[in-house]
Amino acid sequence: MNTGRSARPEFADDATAAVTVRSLRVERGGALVLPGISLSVPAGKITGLLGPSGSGKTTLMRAIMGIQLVASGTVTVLGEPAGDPGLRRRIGYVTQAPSVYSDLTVRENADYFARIALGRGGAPRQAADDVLERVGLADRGKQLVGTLSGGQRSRVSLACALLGSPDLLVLDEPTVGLDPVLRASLWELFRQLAGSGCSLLISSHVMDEATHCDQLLLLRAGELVFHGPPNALLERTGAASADEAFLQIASTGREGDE
Ligand SMILES: Nc1ncnc2c1ncn2[C@@H]1O[C@H](COP(=O)(O)OP(=O)(O)OP(=O)(O)O)[C@@H](O)[C@H]1O
Repeated sequence: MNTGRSARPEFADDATAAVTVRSLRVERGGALVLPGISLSVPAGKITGLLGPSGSGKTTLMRAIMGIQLVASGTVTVLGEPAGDPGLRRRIGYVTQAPSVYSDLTVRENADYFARIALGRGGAPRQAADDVLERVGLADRGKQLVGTLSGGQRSRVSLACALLGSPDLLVLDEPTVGLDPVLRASLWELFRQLAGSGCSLLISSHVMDEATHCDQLLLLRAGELVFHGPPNALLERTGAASADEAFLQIASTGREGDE
């Protein structure tokens, strides 16, 4: 059983991991948010980051992106220290608040970010077409982002993060506000991306989404209380559903009696 509480839990081999976090300690607003967490995100797989509100998911993602002040510990991303300038074009990050321009159209946003992501070397217009198609917004190109629904706006952010075919995608609750059909099509997209070698770290509140992931990381109050594949979560808790397993772990911090 890996509760994340042992001094050195067994994780994917560091050499093959997309992200390795060791003894990461983060304080925010004078409170200890991550008290010394260690984990890894395997390459070419979908890793779900789950946990109650306030458990530290976004803080962990920010540390991986190199934009979070950390008290101690190490974060290694694609073989480089988090925040290394060389990582900028290799990682796509979608925050909870969509980070696109509301006074530009969908297409103008995609074109703008394509020029940044591809520089002079690529075909930005083609790339913009491709990513809008992939997120199901090809027919919304002319609409101002400010007039889109919340779910559509977050898909524009996702489209922009896909530009340049990043090796790692860090997505903070990308399916919030989407109907079940759209959610299913996004998970299909995530699976295709993983199939082409991209590593994905995806946070969610919605436990039934856990079953789409290859690997789960469950946080509770900044501690890793479970890591492993979804079926191991059910087996180890004896729960009938991912929801029930999560409630059990979230409330006790244990994976069930063994
Ligand atoms: N800017 C900040 N200043 C002080 N404390 C913060 C700040 N941002 C977050 N926190 C605190 O850090 C803790 C972890 O927050 P974080 O956003 O990482 O959680 P989360 O798991 O992503 O939550 P949610 O699912 O609600 O987005 C919370 O207790 C939160 O109140």
